[in-house]
Amino acid sequence: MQTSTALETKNLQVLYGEKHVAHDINLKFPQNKITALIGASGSGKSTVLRSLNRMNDDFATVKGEINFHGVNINQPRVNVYRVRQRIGMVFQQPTPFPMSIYENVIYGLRLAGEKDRRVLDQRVEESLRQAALWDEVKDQLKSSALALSGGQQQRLCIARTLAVRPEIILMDEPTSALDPVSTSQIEDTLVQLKEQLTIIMVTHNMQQASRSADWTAFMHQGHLIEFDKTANIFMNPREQKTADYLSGKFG
Ligand SMILES: Nc1ncnc2c1ncn2[C@@H]1O[C@H](COP(=O)(O)OP(=O)(O)OP(=O)(O)O)[C@@H](O)[C@H]1O
Repeated sequence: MQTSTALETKNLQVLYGEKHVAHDINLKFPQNKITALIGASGSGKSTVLRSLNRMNDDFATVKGEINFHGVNINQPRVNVYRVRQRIGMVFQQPTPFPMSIYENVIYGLRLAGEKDRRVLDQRVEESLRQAALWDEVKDQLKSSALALSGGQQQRLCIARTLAVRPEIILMDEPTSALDPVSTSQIEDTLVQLKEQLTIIMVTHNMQQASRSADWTAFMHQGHLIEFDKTANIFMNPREQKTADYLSGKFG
């Protein structure tokens, strides 16, 4: 069965000043799937990820196309705020705001001008349920988000991203700061979430990529070396560099 594409890069290139850190990246991220970006430190994974919702605009020159619903969103006239509503981002460190759990979740909705209390209440519950946090916090929604554990804070950040109902979530090593139990909870959450949206995730954790990702892209020194179904990348890579990386020869 043909999978549809949620987002496509064509000849994506990223430069920090003169330094060329991503070269001709051509990727089609399948819809309702989890795609992992893997590769050694400095290979350009986060750079490519951040470019996908224009988070690199202030730091880098991004060339090439990023096609989303038939529109190249890598153009100056595109509304970056709208792009980031539809393509959300979750960072490596949990970044709750110093406010209540409730206010954290609806932060983006408030920015968008939503005032209807019923809509806000409903969206808080929906997003916290999707992020598998509702049962743990439903009786303390007015408490400070900073009092939550690291794993809960990261699920809260996922809920905050979900609250504006994005179609794609970008995740930059979302569990690297967490313990194994929290990591496993978040991986379970991601597998549930892909029923509704598309997930693109940078990870250094090869077990995580092989457990959670449907597709995997391997990057090396700013180049995309191989992109395939995760099982093929791990069990039967086409490229020697991929095999060398996965067997620990470098990285
Ligand atoms: N804001 C920036 N300004 C200048 N150079 C940068 C910036 N961000 C990243 N770089 C450089 O770009 C290259 C790619 O970095 P990037 O963070 O994308 O790699 P990565 O594969 O995600 O690495 P890691 O796994 O360590 O996070 C590195 O050489 C890095 O030093």
